[in-house]
Amino acid sequence: MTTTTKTRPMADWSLAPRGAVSGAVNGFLGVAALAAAAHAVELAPVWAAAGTAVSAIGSIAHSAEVGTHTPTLLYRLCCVLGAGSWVAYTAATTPWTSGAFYTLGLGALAAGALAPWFRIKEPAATARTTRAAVIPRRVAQVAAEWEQRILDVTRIRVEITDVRTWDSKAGYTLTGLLPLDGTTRQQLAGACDQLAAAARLPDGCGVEVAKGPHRGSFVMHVMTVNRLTEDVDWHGDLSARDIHEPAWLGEHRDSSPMTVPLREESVILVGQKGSGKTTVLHGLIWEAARCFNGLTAVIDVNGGSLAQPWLHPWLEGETERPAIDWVASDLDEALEMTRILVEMAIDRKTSYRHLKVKHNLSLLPLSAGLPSYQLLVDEGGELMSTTTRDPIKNEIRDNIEELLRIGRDAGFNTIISSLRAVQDMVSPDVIKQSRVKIGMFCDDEAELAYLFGWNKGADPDELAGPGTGFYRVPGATVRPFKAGYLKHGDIARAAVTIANNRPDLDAAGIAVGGDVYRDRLTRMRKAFGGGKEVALPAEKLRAPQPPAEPAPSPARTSAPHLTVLRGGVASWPDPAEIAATAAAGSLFAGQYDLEPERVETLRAEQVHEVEAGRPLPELLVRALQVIGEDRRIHSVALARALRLEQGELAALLGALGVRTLPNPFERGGEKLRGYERQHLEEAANAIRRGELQVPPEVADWPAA
Ligand SMILES: Nc1ncnc2c1ncn2[C@@H]1O[C@H](COP(=O)(O)OP(=O)(O)OP(=O)(O)O)[C@@H](O)[C@H]1O
Repeated sequence: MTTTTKTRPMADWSLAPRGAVSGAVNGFLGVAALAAAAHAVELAPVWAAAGTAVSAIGSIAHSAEVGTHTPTLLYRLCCVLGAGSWVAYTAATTPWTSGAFYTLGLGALAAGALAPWFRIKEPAATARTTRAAVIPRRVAQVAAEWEQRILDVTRIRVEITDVRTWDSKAGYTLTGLLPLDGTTRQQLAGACDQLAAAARLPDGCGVEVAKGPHRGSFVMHVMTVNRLTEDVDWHGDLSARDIHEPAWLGEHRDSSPMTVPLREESVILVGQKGSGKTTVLHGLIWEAARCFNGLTAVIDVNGGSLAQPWLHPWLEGETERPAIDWVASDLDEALEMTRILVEMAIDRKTSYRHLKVKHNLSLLPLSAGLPSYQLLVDEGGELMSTTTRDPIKNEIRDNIEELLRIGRDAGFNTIISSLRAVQDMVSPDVIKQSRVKIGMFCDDEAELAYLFGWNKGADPDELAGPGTGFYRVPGATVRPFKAGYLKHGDIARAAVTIANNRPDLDAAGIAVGGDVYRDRLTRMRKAFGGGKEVALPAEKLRAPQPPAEPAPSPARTSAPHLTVLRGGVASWPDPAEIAATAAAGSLFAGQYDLEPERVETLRAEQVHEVEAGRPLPELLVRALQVIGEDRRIHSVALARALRLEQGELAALLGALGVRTLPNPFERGGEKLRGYERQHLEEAANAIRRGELQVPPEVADWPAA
């Protein structure tokens, strides 16, 4: 039980004034006492005048220190000079006349009556008292000005507790407390433009509101010099980095680094021609490709110019493989690439599930042996358009959108760039799913609003030409930045280093990719031309070594799971045959060009699998036979092939946890809902391992 103790307020016997009346009375009595004392000691009037002058100077000094506004200062000077003159006059004559006391009384009355008018800035003064311990005096003025400005513009009464000038001298950062009436930081953030105007900041300068130490606080960056007009050099660092660390792309206005996360996030990058979009894309390739646990692929169906400088050393025979793992410069290649990347991402969920369990992680642990895969789609507006009728483009878009939906855990992310941020070119779904948003220099506020939302602080007036833009990462506000100026000469050097050091795709991914993945370099060489033919040497398929001091990569020694076998359960060899072949180790060695120790691990897992294998129900075997090499099948087609009603099929497969995909897809010119082969294979694997019991109705099928 809690008890509440009432405490009586203590009586305050101090003579400090508590209001206008007590201030006037105190003043009257104090000045009268002073005059009486001066008269008693026969003080020369000149001393009284000197004391008045000193008091006036002290009053000016005090006002300057606490930032008193001019009218208040004048009021105080009048009071001091009035009282001082009266004391000097009575020292020369006598205070003991009724006229002298009437004069003093009238003066005190006038001062008391006017006092409330000159106490308008009292809240700011209170705040100053509070923060006096933490703010140096020289910045108290700035804090008081901003408290008043925020009050005038937003009617929000904040308290500024800290002011820090940036090292670059291009502005300062205020830290403050919101009032206790439920006001939120967003309310303040919505008024950035108005605050910048009220502060008379130069063109291109602005105010940004960010998170403070807790939800009742805020941080406000105030830029007074436009740093966005200055070039920011690209960092040029080619040391291997970890995909889990944020990627550096440039600087904020206060010269702090602008970084974006890539491990779990997809990126949407929008910029008109000449805005600096390509420079940012090169920066993203640099940062993703130099990871010891990262690979990149590029789709650029407008001539492949984005990837060209990265492929150049390989095309010229300077390196044995390209810095970018896979480049699609036409629609056919893009279709194959996206189809296979989706399959790889799905496969990782089962092939490496044991790693998450083993390391007790919710995300797949990426490493040099199991790298992330960043798919960059340049000027994807054409491919991602929701209005195109081209079936190939539609399928590519479907695949990219599926990768966006399912790829995060497996480390398959997308970076989609578009010339415009309009619904026809990039669907709202893509905007929503891509949680890192970058909008390069653009004078159309509506396009920035489509990307970031209205009133989120993306004002085109704040940008300063090519290379500048706004960005937002999850959980943060929109901020302007200047991209590091990455030049083609830098790329030539990076392409060699990255090509030599980057990892290769994991064995399970290579197996899923099959011939299409294996032969991609030959097709890329044909598409981009130049240089002499260089075959990918077998040793390049070995798991690469991590850098000298890599971040912990627990998955490095783990081998892929058996589900890397292509063609579906129904087309796998007989388990007994696999076991016999595996004894010689030739199956995997021949099929995947793996290192000997990896073959050993695979063989061990495979034998374990065979021993634990349980028979599959006929329903699954036949369903997998019907779906064959295709990735998906319409429910109506599968039901017809199995001589079932669609409802019966849904009930039987549902009992195994296999359900239709949420969205319809195209097959044979029709867009209908249906099943994913991978889901059927997952159910088959679970049954074989004894993790899934076959319900009687499925085991009994077909009844006849
Ligand atoms: N970060 C930067 N800093 C300074 N200038 C830049 C920066 N990025 C780009 N620029 C300038 O803008 C020009 C266009 O850049 P970039 O090629 O990246 O833009 P883009 O939007 O891709 O245009 P395009 O599609 O025409 O190539 C560059 O030639 C350069 O002069």
